[in-house]
Amino acid sequence: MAQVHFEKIALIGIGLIGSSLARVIRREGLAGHIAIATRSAETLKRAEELGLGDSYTTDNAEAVKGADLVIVSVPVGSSGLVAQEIAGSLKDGAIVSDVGSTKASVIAQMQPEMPANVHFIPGHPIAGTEYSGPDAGFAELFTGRWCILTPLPETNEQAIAKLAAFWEACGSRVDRMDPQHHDLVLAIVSHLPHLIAYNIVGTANDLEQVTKSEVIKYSASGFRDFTRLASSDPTMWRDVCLNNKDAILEMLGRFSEDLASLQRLIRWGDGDALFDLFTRTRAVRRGIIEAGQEVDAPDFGRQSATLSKGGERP
Ligand SMILES: NC(=O)C1=CN([C@@H]2O[C@H](COP(=O)(O)OP(=O)(O)OC[C@H]3O[C@@H](n4cnc5c(N)ncnc54)[C@H](O)[C@@H]3O)[C@@H](O)[C@H]2O)C=CC1
Ligand SMILES: O=C(O)C(=O)Cc1ccc(O)cc1
Repeated sequence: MAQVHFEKIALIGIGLIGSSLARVIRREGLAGHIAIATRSAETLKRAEELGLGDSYTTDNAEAVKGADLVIVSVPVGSSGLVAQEIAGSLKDGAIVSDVGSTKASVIAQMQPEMPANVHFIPGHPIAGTEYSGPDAGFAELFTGRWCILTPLPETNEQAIAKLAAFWEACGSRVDRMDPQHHDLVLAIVSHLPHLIAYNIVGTANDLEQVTKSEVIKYSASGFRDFTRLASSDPTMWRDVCLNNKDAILEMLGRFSEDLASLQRLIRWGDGDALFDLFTRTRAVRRGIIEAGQEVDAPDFGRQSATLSKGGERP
């Protein structure tokens, strides 16, 4: 792999993603200097206590001065504000990127602010957890995970290759995508699952008033899996919903239609159709495992053994 090194990297936002980047940049020796900027003085103090960088400031413009690579890791609704703040202080030829979960809206907010002498290349590591803040990050977060770059057509190829090499040095596999396509794909594989989780946990929480503590007491692992996703950061997910509105509404529409047909199958006792649907969906997970993508279950071996039995109709 090509040697990747930046004299100075500025990290704007030092939560789960920013602090994971700081840790892996340090571990892999990818920067001569790591400058950290974040909005709140309290978070900045914590980043300093954790020794995540070489310089610390609450002034985003100050942090990017002289930086060869700037990575913005803030909730997507704040991207435009950050771009406005840093625009006048960027170094000639700097690469400016981000990690936001939505891409078209981030481009619409940031691109108009970027001076002509910098390379703006949006990105999105498909790696995360339900935790947030500087304590939540870890250097291995990006290992084996995809990072999707959504460069604009006119962007300098060398700069794109350098950013791709950076993410590879962080342990990621790198793909390129059109921003609109990214937003549609992520709406179904990431945004919708989170919204379904927020919704089911909300419904159970409403029921809780009726059933007292039974929802918690008898919660099986299926429900617990939903509570993990539904405990994700409210600011981040509010911003994702507001910034990928069209694709999310499209996927929610399809989801509601399919849920209505599922309701009908149950109402009419159509066991064959239910069995066929559940067989088809089980094959999706098998496909993920066979493609060598990580699944989160700690009992990975048992899961794949169960799946490999195939679908017998009793
Ligand atoms: N949490 C996850 O699993 C993943 C999140 N992302 C994306 O990464 C970005 C950051 O998410 P997390 O690190 O999880 O959030 P986080 O809540 O852990 O950290 C956000 C950081 O941004 C700072 N911040 C907020 N507004 C700011 C501003 N105007 N100027 C400077 N700093 C500001 C906060 O102080 C905090 O340090 C979001 O855009 C999110 O969509 C991408 C992949 C996974
Ligand atoms: O915690 C999980 O299961 C996630 O799905 C993490 C995640 C959240 C948002 C992203 O844009 C990418 C990854």
